[in-house]
Amino acid sequence: MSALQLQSVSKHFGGVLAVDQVSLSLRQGEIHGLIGPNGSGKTTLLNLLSGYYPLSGGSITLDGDDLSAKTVQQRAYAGISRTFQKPRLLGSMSTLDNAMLGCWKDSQSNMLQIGAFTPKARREESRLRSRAEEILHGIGLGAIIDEPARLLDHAEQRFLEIARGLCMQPRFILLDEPAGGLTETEIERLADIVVAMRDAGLGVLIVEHHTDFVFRVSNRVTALNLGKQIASGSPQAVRADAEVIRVYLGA
Ligand SMILES: Nc1ncnc2c1ncn2[C@@H]1O[C@H](COP(=O)(O)OP(=O)(O)OP(=O)(O)O)[C@@H](O)[C@H]1O
Repeated sequence: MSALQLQSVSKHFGGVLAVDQVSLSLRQGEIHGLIGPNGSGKTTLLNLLSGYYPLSGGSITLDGDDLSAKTVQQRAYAGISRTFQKPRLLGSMSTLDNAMLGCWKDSQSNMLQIGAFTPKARREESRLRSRAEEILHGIGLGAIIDEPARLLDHAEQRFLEIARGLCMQPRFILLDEPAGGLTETEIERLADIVVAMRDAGLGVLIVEHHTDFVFRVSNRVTALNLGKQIASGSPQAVRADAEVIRVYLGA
């Protein structure tokens, strides 16, 4: 199984050291939870992994290949997909069309072929449409595939973000606060989705404040504070860690 490896990764923004020499690995077939107080560097780490920010120090490798200088697109081709804290959907487009945007890297047709609706472009569109429909049905959005995304409720928008990420057929998916704003019932549904992704062989990184959810679904948990890794290990061990309780869980 493949593993994404962060080795002594750091990031500073001017004088702010947002991530300070963090090392962790994300393996396929595993859920890794990333927790910590506000401003502890969780989203920055996710942005470093997905290529949105360049590293200030350290390295990111995938099965030994150095990804550190690779672009967002190159990392997507390497199998890394992500979602955002605030769903980034195109409101006037349907649920299905939004999901299909995630299939971009498997689209071979050029603009001319798509515009002229050539047989090749039609075949390809039908193949990617079927993939997106299957994923939307699997994630529980099958009944609303024709709805404009702006009419979806908050939870549906969050699940659509995940569906779009899955349409890329990634090996790793990075979820930025997927439980944000969800009800307990919706979090149960989210738990089923992330466990199903893990069981299908994906490596899932979850940045999240909803610690009950993280401890319940994760195989491993890493806790950050002020950019530094303060604990890493099984959910039970991290939940019982004195420093994690002091800076984050104890309040
Ligand atoms: N683009 C940026 N420019 C300058 N400083 C930034 C930038 N992004 C993050 N920071 C700073 O880096 C630190 C870590 O922020 P980050 O958003 O990664 O934390 P977080 O753990 O995800 O927080 P939250 O749980 O509130 O989302 C903070 O001090 C933040 O102000």
